[in-house]
Amino acid sequence: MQPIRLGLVGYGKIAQDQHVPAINANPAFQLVAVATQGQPCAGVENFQSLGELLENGPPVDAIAFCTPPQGRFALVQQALAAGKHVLVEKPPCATLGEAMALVNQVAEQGVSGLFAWHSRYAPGIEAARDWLATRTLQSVQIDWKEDVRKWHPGQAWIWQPGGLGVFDPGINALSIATHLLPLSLFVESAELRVPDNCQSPIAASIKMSDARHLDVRAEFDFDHGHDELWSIEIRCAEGTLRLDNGGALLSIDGVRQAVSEEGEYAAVYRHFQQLIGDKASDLDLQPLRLVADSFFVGSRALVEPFYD
Ligand SMILES: NC(=O)C1=CN([C@@H]2O[C@H](COP(=O)(O)OP(=O)(O)OC[C@H]3O[C@@H](n4cnc5c(N)ncnc54)[C@H](O)[C@@H]3O)[C@@H](O)[C@H]2O)C=CC1
Ligand SMILES: O=C1O[C@@H]([C@H](O)CO)[C@H](O)[C@H]1O
Repeated sequence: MQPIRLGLVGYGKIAQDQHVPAINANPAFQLVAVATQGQPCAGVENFQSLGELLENGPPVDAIAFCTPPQGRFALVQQALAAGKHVLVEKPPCATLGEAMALVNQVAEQGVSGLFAWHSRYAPGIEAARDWLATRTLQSVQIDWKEDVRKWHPGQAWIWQPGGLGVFDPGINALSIATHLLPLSLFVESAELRVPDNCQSPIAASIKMSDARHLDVRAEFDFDHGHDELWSIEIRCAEGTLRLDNGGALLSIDGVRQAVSEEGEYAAVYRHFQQLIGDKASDLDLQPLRLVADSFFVGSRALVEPFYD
């Protein structure tokens, strides 16, 4: 079976940390070209733009997008117009409207598309989902706190309009919650704490619910220091489920549970391979809708300036 010839746009931190290692470890894919504005990727042909890659590069079947969300919409549209399958890092676009337009264009082009909510592929998520399926939900507490200086060193885009600020990692927690919980969530209120030299929040408190009045609270913090806290605790009538380390660890009533041994990005690319084989797509907008609504209803509190 011929491998899927893959191009990648945006050879930055996540491409280097996760995408390229996962691609190289999966024989169903062959990375053949990169378009990036930063350092080149060794071992493949490099181009300054996606247009140049598509016009002058080696033939590709699919494109992975690891650029910042701002400007990504036009890039993915360009790949779709060329009939390529697309894998898009989270958040899929800088706005909900752009992401909705991509959903339509993927369908019109008849290719496969994946919005890669990578945290949904964490080792403990499916076991958690199975356990919750037969339980009676009472409340959910999300704490998602990390150091932006560690995970986004020198990345000015994250503080600019469309960069989402603390919702860039926080949307991962929302992608897990919307995957685990049975009913559609909506935002009731939010407080966004915005550094007075930034356009996006460095911290946020969000209150959500669903049609059965489930109490869902989230605390996001991007200036938390190096001891990350990525946890979701779901209290049920029958017991308490807790995900830690971004979903890598699962415990029920304090007892650690067996989880998958597959890493997030290995599972992301295996899923993308399956979608292409099945001529299907997976383009969920729920996490981005919750972020958009948090910005709609969120009160703003100005806080001290942020310096990288
Ligand atoms: N940093 C992290 O730990 C993680 C980041 N992500 C997501 O991945 C995306 C990228 O994040 P990072 O890798 O951290 O950012 P980054 O700033 O390190 O990398 C972005 C790359 O895109 C390139 N680029 C920008 N515009 C381009 C264009 N028009 N054409 C070609 N290349 C272009 C830049 O040169 C840079 O190499 C974001 O959506 C982020 O939410 C996902 C998981 C973890
Ligand atoms: O998607 C993302 O993951 C975090 C970090 O890599 C682990 O939580 C990063 O801030 C965000 O872009």
